[in-house]
Amino acid sequence: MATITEHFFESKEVMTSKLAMLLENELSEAIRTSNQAVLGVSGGSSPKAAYEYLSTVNLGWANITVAMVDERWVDASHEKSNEAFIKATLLQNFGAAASFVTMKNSAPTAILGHSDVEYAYRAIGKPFDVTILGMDSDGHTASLFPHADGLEEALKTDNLTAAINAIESEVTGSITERMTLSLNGIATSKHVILLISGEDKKAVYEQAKAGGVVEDMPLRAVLNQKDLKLTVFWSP
Ligand SMILES: O=C(O)[C@H](O)[C@@H](O)[C@H](O)[C@H](O)COP(=O)(O)O
Repeated sequence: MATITEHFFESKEVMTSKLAMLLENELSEAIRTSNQAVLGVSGGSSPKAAYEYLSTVNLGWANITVAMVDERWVDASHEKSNEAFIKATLLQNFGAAASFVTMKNSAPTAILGHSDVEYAYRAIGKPFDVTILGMDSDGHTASLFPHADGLEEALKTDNLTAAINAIESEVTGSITERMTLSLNGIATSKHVILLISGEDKKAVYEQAKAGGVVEDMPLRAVLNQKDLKLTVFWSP
């Protein structure tokens, strides 16, 4: 089991300010101690305001590497691109000086593009200091989707990343082909923050935590991960 610390906030605003403060402190500390900080970022509505705020803080962004946690296999100009979202929120203002590691390249499929993505993630050369994960009502986190093609590999590989083809659902929408941090990629992070929004997803989180089949709710693989420092932030 991961070492889990849970914070249930009374509002989205409070969660945002606590998240921004945590990121500010941990990235600054990583720069102080090793001259470089690495931040893994997810899309979703939960971290948006914290990203926007953080971009306005002069953290020494030239020493920060921002890397995607997961991505749809679409170009960065696509409206569903997580990269586009990160560029429009976090990589603005002072944040524009950060180095950015994409999960998308010109290969026609995620499987064909995977080796270049893996190469780029290994080239970061340092474990992620902080990794931000989201989760949804199907129990997915990063792009570890229930019973997806590639899930088994993503859960057992020593690689940092994996190609996924999810089963289409209301949560995935029509774009099911994705790249993601593998379970190993998540587990090598020094600190993982799981963001959960709303009562429904809180119930899903509690269900995942109670145990059961990992492939049904891949979030369980993260919760079960030994030696992982996991902080859960929930807001209504
Ligand atoms: O790539 C994606 O599909 C999204 O980034 C997704 O995984 C998101 O993190 C969750 O759906 C939680 O979203 P909320 O933060 O909006 O609850």
